Amino acid sequence: MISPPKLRNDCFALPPGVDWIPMETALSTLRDRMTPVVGQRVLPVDQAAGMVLAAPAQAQRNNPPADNSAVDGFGFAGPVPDGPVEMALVEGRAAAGVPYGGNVPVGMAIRILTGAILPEGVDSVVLQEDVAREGERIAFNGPLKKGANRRLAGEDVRAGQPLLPAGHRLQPQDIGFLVASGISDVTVFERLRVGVLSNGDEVVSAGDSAPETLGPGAIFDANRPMLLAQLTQWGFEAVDLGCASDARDDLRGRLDRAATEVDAVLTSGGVSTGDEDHVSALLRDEGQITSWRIAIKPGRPLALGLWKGVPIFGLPGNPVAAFVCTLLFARPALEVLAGGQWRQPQGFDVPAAFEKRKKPGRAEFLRARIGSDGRVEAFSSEGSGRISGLSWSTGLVAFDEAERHVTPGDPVRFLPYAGF
Ligand SMILES: Nc1nc2c(c(=O)[nH]1)N[C@H]1C(S)=C(S)[C@@H](COP(=O)(O)OP(=O)(O)OC[C@H]3O[C@@H](n4cnc5c(N)ncnc54)[C@H](O)[C@@H]3O)O[C@H]1N2
Ligand code: MOO
Repeated sequence: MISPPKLRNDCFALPPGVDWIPMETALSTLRDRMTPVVGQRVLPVDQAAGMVLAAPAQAQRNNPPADNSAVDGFGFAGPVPDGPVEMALVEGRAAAGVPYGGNVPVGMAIRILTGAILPEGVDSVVLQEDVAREGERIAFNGPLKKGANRRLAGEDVRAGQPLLPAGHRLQPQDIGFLVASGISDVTVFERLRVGVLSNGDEVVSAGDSAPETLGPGAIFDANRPMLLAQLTQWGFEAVDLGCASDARDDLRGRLDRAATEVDAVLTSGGVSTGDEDHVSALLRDEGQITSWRIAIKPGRPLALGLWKGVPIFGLPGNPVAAFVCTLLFARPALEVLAGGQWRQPQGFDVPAAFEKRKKPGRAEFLRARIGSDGRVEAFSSEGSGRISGLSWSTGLVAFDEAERHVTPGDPVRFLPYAGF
C-alpha cells in the first residue's frame, strides 16, 4: 500500500532541508550579477528621449545666458523706497531677441518684455499691472527690491557644470534641459534587446484563431503582448520570440536562437514542478539556474538563470505572477544590463481601505489602486490567473515577510506601476 504524505495544501511547503529564497536575497544575488551588455553611440539630443546616457553631460552654456526680465513691465536701477514714484521712459524698448543697445540713466525707466536682456543701467523690473502710464511717464508704488523680477545669467545652469550622470535614462524634460544648456549630441547606450517567449501547448497567439474556434483547453497568449508592451514602454527594444510548445526541443531551439539575437529573455510558463514545466528543468539540466523558489506571492516558482550567457527571467505562467515578477525582478535588472542604475521601486504609505490577514514567511503583493477617498483599495481576489485585476489596478500593495493583520485605515505600502 502507498503511504501518502501528510496533507498540507500549502504551496509554500517544501521538502525537508529545502528553503525558500527570501526576496531580498534573490534581488541582491541578481543585482550582483548584472553589468551593462550594450554598445554605445552618439545621437542628436532631440532623438535621445528614453535612451540611457553612456557619458555624463556637461553644460556648454549658461542658462539663462544673460540677465533678463522675468515679466512684462518697466526696467530701471533699483531699489525703490516705500511710497509713490514717478519715472520718465527712455525712447525704445527691450524685447526677447531684440535687445536695447543703449544705457538707461539712473531715475529713468524702459519698457521691457519677458525674456529681454536687461539693458545697461537696469537691474530691476516693475510688473506692468502695477504701473500707471501717461505718455512717456510711469508711476507706481514702492517699495521694490533691487533685482526684483530679474533672472540672473547662469542662475539655472552654469557653463561647465555637470548636468546628468552616465546611467541616467533621459526623460522628455531632460531633453529640454540639455538643449537649453547648449548640448546638441549625447553619447547613449544602444537599446537593450529583450526577448519575450511564451510556453505551453494550450497557449494560442492572439489573431491566430477566432475565439469561437478555440477548444475549451486553449487560452489566448495574454502574457507575451502584455510583456512586450511593458518592455517597450520602459525604453527597451522588445523582441517577440513567439510561443514554444511543450516539447523540450522546441524550447531549446528557441532559447538557442534567442541567445544570438537578444540581450535578455523573459519566458512565461513552465517553471513550476509539473510534468510539462520545461523552462526550469531545461535551465537546471543544460543552462544555469541562479535563484528558484522565491518566497513571494504571487510568483513563487520564478526561475532566474542563464542560457548561453544570456540572462533568463523564467516567469510563472499565471499572468498576474508574470507581470508582478517582471516589475520586481526584471525591471531593475534589465535597467542595469541597459547601462542604467538598479531601480528601487518608488512607494508611499497610504491608509488601507481593506482588511487582510497575511501569513509570515513570504513577501506578498496585492493588485491595488487609490480610491477617491485617498485610501488604497485591493482587488477582490488574490487569484493569480485573474488578469482582470491587473487591468483594474494602478499599482501594488507590498508586504514584507512578516505576519500582518491589516484593518481599514492602517498604513500600507503602495507601489504605483509608474514607479517601477
Ligand atoms: N503542485 C503545485 N502546483 C503549482 C504550484 C506549486 O507550487 N505546486 N505553483 C503554482 C503557482 S504559484 C504558479 S504561478 C503556477 C506557475 O506555473 P508555471 O510557471 O509552470 O506555469 P504554467 O503551468 O505553464 O501555467 C500556469 C497558468 O498560466 C497560464 N498561462 C501560461 N502561459 C500563459 C500565457 N502566455 N498567457 C496567459 N496565460 C498563460 C496557463 O494556462 C496556466 O493556467 O503553477 C502553480 N501550480
Ligand atoms: O504565485 Mo503563483 O505565482 O500564484 O501565481
